[in-house]
Amino acid sequence: MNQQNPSWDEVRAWRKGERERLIEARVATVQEIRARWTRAIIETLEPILRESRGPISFYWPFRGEPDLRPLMRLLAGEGFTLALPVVIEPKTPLVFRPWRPDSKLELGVWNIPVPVTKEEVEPSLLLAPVVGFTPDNYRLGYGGGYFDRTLAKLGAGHEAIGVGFEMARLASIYPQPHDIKMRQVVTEKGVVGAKRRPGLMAS
Ligand SMILES: Nc1nc2c(c(=O)[nH]1)N(C=O)[C@@H](CNc1ccc(C(=O)N[C@@H](CCC(=O)O)C(=O)O)cc1)CN2
Ligand SMILES: Nc1ncnc2c1ncn2[C@@H]1O[C@H](COP(=O)(O)OP(=O)(O)OP(=O)(O)O)[C@@H](O)[C@H]1O
Repeated sequence: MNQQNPSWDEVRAWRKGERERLIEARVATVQEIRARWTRAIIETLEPILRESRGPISFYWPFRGEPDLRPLMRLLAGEGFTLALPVVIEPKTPLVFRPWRPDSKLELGVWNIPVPVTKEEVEPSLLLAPVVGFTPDNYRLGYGGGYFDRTLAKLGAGHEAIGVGFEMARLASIYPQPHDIKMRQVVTEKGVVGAKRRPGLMAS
């Protein structure tokens, strides 16, 4: 591909290959190592999330994503409002349903469990599991465009924190006009990538 000025077709094909490579490598990492990395991620995330005043959306882990459910149970038990993303329809923004440790779940798209309730909440902070991430906080996801559509719809005041392992690091995703940067990325090494201060406009 033309690295200086790649076409969207070239970028799309490159992203597809990178997704497959990165998901394969993550799933191939032994569970004990992923669990150790995940404990480090939770240590970094916990104080950041405690500063959040609005609802926080998490995710139900699949395909070797960091399993943050212990942190979800801890914060929910302390009264934080938590939510999980739900795909209602392809090519539309995600909606968020409240989650508590006793919430009844059903299988949604890709067999990812989602709360059964039709109630919705609007998260102010979104944890976005990454397939890939860059040092300037761009996210490569599963290719549905769901998080970008959701952040575009929610607008200012709603920010995403990327969550993933160091092995998901990429030099660039060849950003496109629809790609929205995350506020920061948390891996087993801590907060990585440029952290922009919430409340300040990106300059
Ligand atoms: N654990 C977890 N839950 C999550 C997400 C996530 O990344 N992780 N999501 C974060 O967004 C949403 C689900 N994301 C999805 C993204 C793509 C497709 C999908 O159908 N993909 C097509 C290929 C798309 C393409 O390449 O054009 C497919 O596999 O057929 C489904 C769900 C909501 N829940
Ligand atoms: N705000 C938006 N409005 C319309 N289309 C969008 C928007 N954001 C993303 N898309 C479309 O979604 C598709 C997938 O984009 P991309 O390759 O960036 O996915 P991704 O970020 O890896 O996926 P996901 O966010 O689901 O994990 C692209 O065709 C893109 O044009």
